[in-house]
Amino acid sequence: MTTSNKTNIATPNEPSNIWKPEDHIPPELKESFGLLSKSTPANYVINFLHIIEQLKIQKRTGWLDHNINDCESIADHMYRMGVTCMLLKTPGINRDACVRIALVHDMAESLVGDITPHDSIKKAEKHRREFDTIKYITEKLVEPYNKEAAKQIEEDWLAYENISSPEARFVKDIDKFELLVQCFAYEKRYGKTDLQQFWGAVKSIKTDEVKSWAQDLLKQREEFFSKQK
Ligand SMILES: Nc1nc2c(ncn2[C@H]2C[C@H](O)[C@@H](COP(=O)(O)O)O2)c(=O)[nH]1
Ligand SMILES: [Mn+2]
Repeated sequence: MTTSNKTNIATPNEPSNIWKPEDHIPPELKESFGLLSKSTPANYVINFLHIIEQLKIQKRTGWLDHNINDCESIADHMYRMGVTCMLLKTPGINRDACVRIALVHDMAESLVGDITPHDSIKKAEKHRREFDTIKYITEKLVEPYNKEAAKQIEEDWLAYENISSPEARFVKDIDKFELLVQCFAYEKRYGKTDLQQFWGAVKSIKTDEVKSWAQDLLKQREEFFSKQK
């Protein structure tokens, strides 16, 4: 288990009511956060970008846990999901909403860290930390600058969390599909043979369009590995 992404995960015996977003602001930002109320409107934008930088810095835990140290960041994952949403051609789906949801769905990981399904943290506690963080970021940094944007980010994040719209369903599927495309890339690039557990994600893909992508990906993977024998 790596340390870099796990600093935000409470030790199993730490009472869950201790974790708060404000306690996980990177130390170098604490001073500028303290001056927010006395600052120019642009300073809210600047500090928001400092928080979002944490998504560019933090690598994805699932790969680090499998000793792939030269791996993608959380931001890399969300960016590729965003552009993948632009390709959707299922009639009636609002692609722009899908792109927005993709770009905010893991935003809370900037302070919470990237928790994998194999980490010991309970689902409810993960949700609490992430929702508290989304509220913290939107209320403290976005709302003072743009109230509408703050509302949109929280709405889009909750839509993904609750899979409460057809667009959120597609983004959930693309979250898994993007992971699998990356997984196959690492299997080929680094000769990884211990990533089989990630492929269980195929069964969580529900929409016909993304399912068809996943079927093709599985076929490519099968052909690749059969040639290896
Ligand atoms: N060890 C595993 N890690 C996994 C698996 N499926 C996803 N993950 C990782 C990928 C990310 O690092 C993290 C959460 O991803 P989100 O995009 O959902 O925030 O979990 C797996 O099967 N094994
Ligand atoms: Mn994700």
